Amino acid sequence: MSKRPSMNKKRNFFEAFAAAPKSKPKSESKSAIEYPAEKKQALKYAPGKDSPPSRERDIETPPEGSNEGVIKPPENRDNTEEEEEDSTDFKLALLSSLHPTLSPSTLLELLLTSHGSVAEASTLAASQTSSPKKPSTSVVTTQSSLSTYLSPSDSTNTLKKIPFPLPPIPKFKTLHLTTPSQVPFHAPATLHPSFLSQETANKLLSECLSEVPSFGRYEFRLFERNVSSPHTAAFYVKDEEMAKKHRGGYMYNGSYLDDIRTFTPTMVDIIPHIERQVNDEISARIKEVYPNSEKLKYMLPEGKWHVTSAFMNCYDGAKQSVGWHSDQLTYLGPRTVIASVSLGVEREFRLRRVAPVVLKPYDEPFEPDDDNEQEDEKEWKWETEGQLSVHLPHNSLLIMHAECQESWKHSVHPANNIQPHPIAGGKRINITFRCYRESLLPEKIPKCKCGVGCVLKTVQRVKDKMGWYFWGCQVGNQWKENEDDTKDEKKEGGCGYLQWAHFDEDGDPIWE
Ligand SMILES: O=C(O)CCC(=O)C(=O)O
Ligand SMILES: [Fe+2]
Repeated sequence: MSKRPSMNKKRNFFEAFAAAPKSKPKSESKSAIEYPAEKKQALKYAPGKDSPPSRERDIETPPEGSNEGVIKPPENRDNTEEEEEDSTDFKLALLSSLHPTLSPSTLLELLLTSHGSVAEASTLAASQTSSPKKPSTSVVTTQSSLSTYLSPSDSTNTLKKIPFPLPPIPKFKTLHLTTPSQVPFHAPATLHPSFLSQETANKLLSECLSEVPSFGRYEFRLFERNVSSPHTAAFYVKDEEMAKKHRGGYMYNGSYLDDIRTFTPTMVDIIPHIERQVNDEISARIKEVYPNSEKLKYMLPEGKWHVTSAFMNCYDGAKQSVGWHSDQLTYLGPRTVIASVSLGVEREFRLRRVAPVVLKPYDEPFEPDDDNEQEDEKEWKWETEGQLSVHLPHNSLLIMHAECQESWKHSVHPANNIQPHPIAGGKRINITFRCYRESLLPEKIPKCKCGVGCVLKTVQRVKDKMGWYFWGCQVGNQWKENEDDTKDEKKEGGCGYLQWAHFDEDGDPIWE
């Protein structure tokens, strides 16, 4: 077992960590996926105004230049970029002449999977066509389960094996994943369209829409400052008893939520279905994706994921959005899985990786008496990556898997225009179903010197402590706007409390 870090140098470490300068993208590297670059997007993104912090999130600005060189699916390409378009078309034509039995969409997916390398795509195509036993590579458009992405009986099928870790996304690019089957090959997520019957989905949507008028714009009193998010939301739990526990107990970004509601009837009805689907996906992922077919350290034991609570979000119109964030782990614990149901207007969900997936944190113990402490605390420069875009249609379930919150951030992108939905008009409803841990009830969580419950976070910037979990002060979690209003920054201050967080194999806390 690895040696536990001692706390007697925590301030030093925390100061070094907090002071670590933000790494900025320097120059655009050549993309491995040679898709046509779209003209710079006109969307004005002003996170200082439009994406303030909200209740369970750390929100930040999109990376500089992140809208440049957007990778679009062929039908959305900007035809002013003909040359590059030709290069993709040329590659597809070449592949098509080499593999005439494969459809253009299959070849496109092969090219994507191979990061634009014709040679690699061709090898994959050959491996698909040479053996009569091998399944078709055609894109599965109505994917419902991870196991159907994979072909366990055919271990030579390299195309269908979801890579772990996932391949890098070229810097400054937005890779549009146009079919659900592409999602797990690039994102720590799976997408399940037509997840409920049409009738149930519409009923749920109508029920949610009737809740929306009483929703609050998410606003938090965070010590001396109020912040709000450009969409509305409410928090739901199973029953009134649980709602009572939540009021004045659970804290999000420095404030208590008082609007705690109980699940609507259709939410209650669909919970068993969600739990089954999520647990099945987790099992398939353990078997087919994670190293040695073992659950990742700290994940709940197989079959144990269950719904305790949910946030319901409403995005009314194209401009309502939520900025880059990862969901706060405080009550969910490490390696949490979140089930996100989308209803009404289709909107764009974006993901971007901000840190590596650390399989074994604490393996290199922090030596408190080590004179070379400074050496230990080298800042880690994550090679800035591009982002992924996934369109979330009405009646779809997106599962954010266990490695998502610690290593990735997500956002709901503002749109230029939207396709109105027959029931919801311009609104999109999203419900994120969550599994809070009994072992992380508010009364069990350490309090910082400010007297309020801590937040659970991971180290993402310090090389030798990458992936370590810590309890920190809520004030360090607060954000302030910059003078020019273009960028949010973490506010320094608070009591600077830091305590390393330790968990057993199943992610329940071990208190010192
Ligand atoms: O609306 C969505 O799809 C995402 C919502 C979200 O990220 C959240 O509730 O934390
Ligand atoms: Fe989120």
